Formats: sequence, structure tokens, C-alpha cells
Amino acid sequence: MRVLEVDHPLVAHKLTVLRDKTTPSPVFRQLTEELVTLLAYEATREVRTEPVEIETPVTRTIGTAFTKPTPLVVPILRAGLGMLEGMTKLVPTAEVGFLGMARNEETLDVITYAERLPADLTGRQVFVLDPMLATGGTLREAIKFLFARGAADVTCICLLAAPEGLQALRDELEETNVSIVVASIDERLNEKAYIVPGLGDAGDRLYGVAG
Ligand SMILES: O=P(O)(O)OC[C@H]1O[C@H](OP(=O)(O)OP(=O)(O)O)[C@H](O)[C@@H]1O
Ligand SMILES: O=c1cc[nH]c(=O)[nH]1
Ligand SMILES: [Mg+2]
Repeated sequence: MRVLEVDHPLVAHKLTVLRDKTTPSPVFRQLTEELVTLLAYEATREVRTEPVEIETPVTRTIGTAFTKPTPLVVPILRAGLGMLEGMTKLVPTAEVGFLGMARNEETLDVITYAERLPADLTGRQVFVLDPMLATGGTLREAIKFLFARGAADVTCICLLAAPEGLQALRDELEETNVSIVVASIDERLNEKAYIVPGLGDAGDRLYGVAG
């Protein structure tokens, strides 16, 4: 498992506004999208490509095209949905599948309440979108699910991660082909397993308090 914390002034600036509790939902959504586009640039460095012959107005030349099947992008509902647009801007031909997962805020157990993915992911390159890696429970379940379907490698794009959650993933997934690309590894989790300093509940800040 590899972890990349993206160190860039644009990322740091946008993240600072995102963290601010006075930032309203429409701005929060816009910044999330912009941040994901910046993170996706780094996260797609290893995307599979192959040479392709094309003709420019001047001559024939060899260019680069995504290897088929194209990457699969999986936002984890709800909050991950706010990251989809920023990702598909960079990889518009990607296939998109969905996982609906929620952690019980008392027990921190994760339930999967929705799944719409190809039945067979053998050999596929998968990009998972989820803004918050707190205890790591949600991503652990998502990654295990994708590998069980045959995925070859999984890259998770997150806005924030807690050191505790990264360690938990390392303990279980160290030997697997997993990459985590994150804008910031924060200080710690608090007693409610929220990331500190964090940005609060990403799903609520994107879409309002769930009933
Ligand atoms: O690392 P963990 O401790 O598992 O926590 C992280 C998860 O918590 C949040 O989702 P939440 O369960 O709040 O669902 P939501 O996106 O619908 O708000 C977040 O978007 C992650 O999916
Ligand atoms: O800080 C946190 C932890 C889990 N989920 C969130 O949305 N925020
Ligand atoms: Mg939430």
C-alpha cells in the first residue's frame, strides 16, 4: 500500500477554505470538485495507457490512449458523489460504478446500503472517491469488496486522512496493490472518530444533515 500526501499551494489554499466552518455548501461543493481535479492529476500517474497511431494535420505520429477497458471510478455515497465531477473532468471516458456506504456514528460499523458495479472487475484499474478516511473502516470494506470482484489495483482519492485510519489500512492491506492519494494527513481522530482539525461531516456539508 502506498500513500501520497499532495503538497501543493493550490491544494493547501483550497483545503483551508474548505475547512472553514463558515464556508457555505455551494462553495464547499465547488472547492471539493476543484480539489479532486488537482488530486486526480497525481492519482492517475499510473493509469494504464498504450501507444496509438494518429494523423495530425501535418503527419502521422504515435500518441497515447487509455488501455481498454477504461478505468472504473467508484464514488462512495453520499460524500464521494461530491467528488465525481472533479474526477470525470479529467477522465471523461471512465466507467462509473456506485457504492453506498454509511458508518454508524455510535458503533462505527459500516453498512453497505447500495451497490451498482460491474459483476466482474477482473484486471480492472479502480479509482475510489471518498473525502474522509477516518477510522478507515469504510475504505477497508470498499477495497475488500473491489478485490473480491477481481480488481487488479485500487487507488483511493481522499481529501483528509487520519493517521489512525491509514495505519489500520496498512495493517490489513500492506501487501495489496492499493494507493491512497490525499490532500492532507491530519493530526488525529477525536473521541467521536472525527478527523482533527478536519472539516466536520463531509456529507452534511455537501448535502445537508441526513435524516
Ligand atoms: O473512515 P471511517 O471511520 O469509516 O469514516 C469515513 C466515512 O464517513 C463518512 O461517510 P458517512 O458514513 O458519514 O456517510 P455520508 O457520506 O452519507 O455522510 C465519509 O464520507 C466516509 O465514507
Ligand atoms: O471527520 C469525519 C469523519 C468521518 N466522516 C466525516 O464526514 N468526517
Ligand atoms: Mg456523513
